[in-house]
Amino acid sequence: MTARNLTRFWEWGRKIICVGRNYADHAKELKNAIPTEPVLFLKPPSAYLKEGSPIIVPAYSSNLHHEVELGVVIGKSGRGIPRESAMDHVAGYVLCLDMTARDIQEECKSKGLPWTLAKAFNTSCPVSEFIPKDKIPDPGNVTLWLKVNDQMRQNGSTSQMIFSIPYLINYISDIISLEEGDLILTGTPKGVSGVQEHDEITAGIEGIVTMSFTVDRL
Ligand SMILES: O=C([O-])CC(=O)C(=O)O
Ligand SMILES: [Mg+2]
Repeated sequence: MTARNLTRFWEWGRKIICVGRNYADHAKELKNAIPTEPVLFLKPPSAYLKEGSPIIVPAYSSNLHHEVELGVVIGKSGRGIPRESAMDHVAGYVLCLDMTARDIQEECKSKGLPWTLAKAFNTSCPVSEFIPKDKIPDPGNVTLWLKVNDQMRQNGSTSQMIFSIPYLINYISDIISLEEGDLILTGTPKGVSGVQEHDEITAGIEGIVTMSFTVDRL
């Protein structure tokens, strides 16, 4: 078998594990309690989107939100990974958008139903190019920003995360084995808001990467 190219991990069909409410200021803006343990949900690999193709608003939603997040790419498989060696399992990073049909999520929350329709639809996980681990020596202290049509909407530091990357890798790998090519979305800082057809979303990790996507409807 030929070795797979980790810089194109999104083609491998591996899982996307998302952490919710990992920034207190975002938990507050959606009137959620500050979590005492990580909130987890999943996206399928069919959610991936690369620059050059548009984000598609699901036909059943009228309030699609952006959430800019740091993504952690797993380079070494493991289960029950100790916090102390967690960073040895990281191959690199991507900037991600956790696109969320907020109206549907609110409906699911009120009915006690899972968030799949709100979070896991096609194009719900736009990602930047792969960023090798050594390009971000301290992933717990980078600035994430996001603009819609040139207006700043989100601007926060990963230093505000409630649960650190090593904590999350340990917590998740006790429940779900991590495999090479898996991606962990680490949660969004405050400032989430709605986007419409024809909007342009630009986002970046300060000094490291930028990406942009347009929004479309079928
Ligand atoms: O607000 C939500 O839907 C939870 C979430 O994904 C986050 O905090 O990043
Ligand atoms: Mg999110």
